[in-house]
Amino acid sequence: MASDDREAPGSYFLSQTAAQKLDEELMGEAYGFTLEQLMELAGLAVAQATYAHYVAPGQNSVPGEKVNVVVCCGPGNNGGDGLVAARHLHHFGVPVSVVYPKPGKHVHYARLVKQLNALDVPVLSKLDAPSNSHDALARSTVLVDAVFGFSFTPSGPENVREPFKTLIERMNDYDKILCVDIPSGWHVEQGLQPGTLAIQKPDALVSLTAPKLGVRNFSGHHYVGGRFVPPRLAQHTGLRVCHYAVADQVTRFHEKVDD
Ligand SMILES: NC(=O)C1=CN([C@@H]2O[C@H](COP(=O)(O)OP(=O)(O)OC[C@H]3O[C@@H](n4cnc5c(N)ncnc54)[C@H](O)[C@@H]3O)[C@@H](O)[C@H]2O)[C@H](O)CC1
Ligand SMILES: [K+]
Repeated sequence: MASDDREAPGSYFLSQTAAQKLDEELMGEAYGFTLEQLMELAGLAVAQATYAHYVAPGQNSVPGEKVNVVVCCGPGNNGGDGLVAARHLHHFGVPVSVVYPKPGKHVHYARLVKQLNALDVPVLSKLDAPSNSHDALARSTVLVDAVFGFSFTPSGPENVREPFKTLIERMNDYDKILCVDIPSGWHVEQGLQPGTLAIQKPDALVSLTAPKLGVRNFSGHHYVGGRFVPPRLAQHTGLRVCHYAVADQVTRFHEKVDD
């Protein structure tokens, strides 16, 4: 095909409105997904990335060190993804607990908590601070940040309302943080705003469906998951979808610059 005939390449990145609209389209008349289905796939991708990044030998794990994962969950669907991820991590054999200070109202969240209770996965209301950064517990603890996703809206000078303000302050005492969809407290389109309360040094990120504009300059380990966008929908919305290996739920994010 002559290059003049090619369709203009789409974007790898989504604005806040585009992310919400894509979600609505997936769950609308034409594509037929349910929220629970998308959340299950999103949470499975998060669990797979957490395992691959921190637990699997040869990655970022320390040989012989037993990792324990704490999933910090917010009140919306980002928190729901975290609850699902915790269940899968338990089934992968990883010691896991959940911090869920203000459970969301939707009945599906209550079901996800019930599923964790049935597996004896602890669901707690607050995160303890590591006693100091050299403490063995802090070193072996991986945090999954599932507090806020693409519907986060900055709240005045404080940026984040309680009880999540205290939770995010605590989370910043830890080094190994994998964020779900976008680091919590970051502006969805403009990224980390100086002087605001937010996850300051995310180690890894799993963008769901596609990265949001706010993580365009993210320099940590960047994965993409949420393998559910039909090519027709991607084409229609001008979204460039990342390539996945045969049976993987996550892939490394690389922005291709060759076209
Ligand atoms: N297609 C996909 O990629 C899917 C992604 N999923 C995940 O869903 C979230 C978006 O979920 P949503 O429920 O719309 O919102 P959030 O989780 O981001 O949070 C909303 C929640 O937070 C409260 N809130 C907002 N701003 C503040 C603030 N400044 N201080 C305190 N509280 C705040 C607000 O009131 C709401 O209660 C997406 O990112 C993905 O992770 C789906 O799981 C599946 C499909
Ligand atoms: K998050």
